[in-house]
Amino acid sequence: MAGHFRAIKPSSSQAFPEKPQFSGFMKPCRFEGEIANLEVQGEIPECIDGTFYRVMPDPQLPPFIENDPWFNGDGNVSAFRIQSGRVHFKQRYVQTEKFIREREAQRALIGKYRNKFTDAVEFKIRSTANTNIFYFNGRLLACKEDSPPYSMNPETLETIWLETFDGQLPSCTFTAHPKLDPKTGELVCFGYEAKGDGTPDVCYYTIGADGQFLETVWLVAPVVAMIHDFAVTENYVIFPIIPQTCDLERMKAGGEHWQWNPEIPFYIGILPRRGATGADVKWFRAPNSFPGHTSNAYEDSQGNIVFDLPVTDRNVFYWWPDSQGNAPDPHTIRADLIRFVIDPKSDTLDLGKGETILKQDCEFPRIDDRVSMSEYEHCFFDLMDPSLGTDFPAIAPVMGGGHPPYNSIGHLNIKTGKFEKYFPGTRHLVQECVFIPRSKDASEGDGFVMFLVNNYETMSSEMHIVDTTQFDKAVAVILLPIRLRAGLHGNWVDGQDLSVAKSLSHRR
Ligand SMILES: C=Cc1ccc(O)c(OC)c1
Ligand SMILES: [Fe+2]
Repeated sequence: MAGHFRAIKPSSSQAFPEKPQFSGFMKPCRFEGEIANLEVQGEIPECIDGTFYRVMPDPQLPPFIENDPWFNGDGNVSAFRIQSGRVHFKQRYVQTEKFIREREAQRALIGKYRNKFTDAVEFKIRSTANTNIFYFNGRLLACKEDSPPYSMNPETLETIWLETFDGQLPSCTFTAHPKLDPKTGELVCFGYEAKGDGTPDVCYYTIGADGQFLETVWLVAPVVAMIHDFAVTENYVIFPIIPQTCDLERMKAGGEHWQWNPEIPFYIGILPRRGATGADVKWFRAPNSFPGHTSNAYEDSQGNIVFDLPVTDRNVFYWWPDSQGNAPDPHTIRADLIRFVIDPKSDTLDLGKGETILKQDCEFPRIDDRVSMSEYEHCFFDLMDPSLGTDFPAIAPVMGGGHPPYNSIGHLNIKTGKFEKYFPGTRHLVQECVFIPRSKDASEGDGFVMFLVNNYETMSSEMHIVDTTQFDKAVAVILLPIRLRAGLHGNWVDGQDLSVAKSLSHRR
């Protein structure tokens, strides 16, 4: 039934729009291929053996809609294979239905971000697969929260198919932030708008290490709004709802999927992790604010849930304004690292604002994944600290825009409060980091952080590796001969796990 599609004539312009999100360092990269033996300054420690995967929205063709946001580009996956002090690079687009059909048509066919009513053709799956690339059970999952993931071959980056987990996937959506339980090997997942656009249904599901689905619980959210990331403890799952609400009628009229809603609280849903029904969810409330990405969550000795994340007092997604058309000036958007302590048995649902554990503008918190869902000490994140000396006048004309700028990596010891920063240089900004343990049995946080750096002097990308026990300088700077625009998320996969995957795929 194609009748409800608005007749928008796809433009055949071959130029990207003159907008910040398509200009300067944000000009689409669109490179696919391999570069062996990237240039390395310094030394990559021999103990680092594995692959860093990350994904960036990278439109293959100019959009036909006005002011298309960064979040709507095609997922282009980068892999950095590191072994014996050497690094080899590979990059491939995820072969989504959208990508394949637009490549064939040689023009954009998809319309506005998450609004199918603005498309030029009818898609079965609208995923751009551009938000996270997550390794599970021998495959990479290229995730977009509006669809199931696409799976990819970790070695070749070939797209396998739209992943339904042998038909077990109960939901039409799959979060971009699944959580791996380091103790059980389970993948803990959910989807929101899980029965389609505009539905308040949330589906919580877990996948055993062998790929068999274990738990499936359907629940209903108090508002139809974005649940971008979530958190998991030993016994609970936590759903933080961003006050960006969806309205199907607005979408049908060609409007935005999301609208910032300053009238509703920041809801935090708590559901028992095992054996729950949808009626067991409790919706706690904090004042209207914008929850960022999860640092970690765990249960303390009193049975309270401790949940840490950056929180902003205003609309981080300023390109989706409120019903009055109001949005904050992006320069005024900053987050503090906040801790909520929640008694899951309490019937007092008001949580207050939480406790500020770090008053620094931070986002993209990452931890030593071996302590995910447990009490932890080390948190690494992107930081914007203007006092570090970034040369903003030099960067501004070539930076492009549409993404938040961070100029350093922070390392907070949550227990002692010790806080340190790595600053890559005055004409550089950083992307999200990953943590790599020094060895399988190294203590928590002992190892390296690795992250892409945008160098606005050379207009190319670098990967910096910093030893967490000597945070002031990089042990290695890996130079790319190309520019990778701002990405979202990535993950480190240990070389041993990859070789297991390889032997599995040979048996298939
Ligand atoms: C950072 C959050 C975020 C949320 C929703 C998205 O579709 C997305 O696409 C890249 C990113
Ligand atoms: Fe995210």
